[in-house]
Amino acid sequence: MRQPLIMGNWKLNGTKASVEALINGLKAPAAAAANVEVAVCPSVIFLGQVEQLTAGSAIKFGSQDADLHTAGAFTGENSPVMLKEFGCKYALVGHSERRTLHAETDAVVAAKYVAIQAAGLIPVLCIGETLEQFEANETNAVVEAQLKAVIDVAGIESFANAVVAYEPVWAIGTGKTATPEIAQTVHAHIRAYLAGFNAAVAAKVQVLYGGSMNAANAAELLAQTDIDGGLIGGASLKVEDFSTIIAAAAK
Ligand SMILES: O=C(CO)COP(=O)(O)O
Repeated sequence: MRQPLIMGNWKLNGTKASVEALINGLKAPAAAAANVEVAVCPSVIFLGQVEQLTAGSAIKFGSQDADLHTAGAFTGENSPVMLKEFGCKYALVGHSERRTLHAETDAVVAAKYVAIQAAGLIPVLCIGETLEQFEANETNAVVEAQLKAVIDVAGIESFANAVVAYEPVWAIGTGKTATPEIAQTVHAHIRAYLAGFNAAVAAKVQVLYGGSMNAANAAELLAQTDIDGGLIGGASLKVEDFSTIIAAAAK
């Protein structure tokens, strides 16, 4: 049985005041959903604050990215070792906004994934196709290639200590959610592809859905057999919406 994981990706949003209000507002809903793991991914600048605010609560947290180096002359980067020191449990890697806006290749994503695990963090490997690829029926090939790039470098066994997030690029921030049927089909394909390498690892790995998940559509998406949780952008910034999604995962 895979534990539901509801993770907020705050992206480039927040103030000290909004972070405090959000974390404090999520404490009770996270505690009430005992079978669900709740996590948030703030900008790194808020990590110290989030570490303090979440102390003693059920809320876990992670970063939105990590550098593939642990230390050195890499101006502007954040080392996975530093993220671990600040209490991160997770680090997103390969988010489509990183792949597109920061030209992160599959090779860079794989190297970051390895560095994240080496630092003792759990990578949340984000994969997904663009609208063009979706319309050309290339979804399966795209997610397979994105997974294979990591499997080749890190090995299939590494997925025993990783999370996969399927985020169709055309659904991110667009209000266009994949239907539960489309999402379930892709999630099942991801699991079957991983099972081709190692069935036991594939059965255990949590595969999250991301892309315009919200308070209204979460229950139906989360009810699908191979959808083990959500990676939520916009709707994770409001206590009420995110709490509704957490409660939906608890059912
Ligand atoms: O990119 C996402 C989460 O990582 C999804 O963002 P939205 O929920 O805002 O579509």
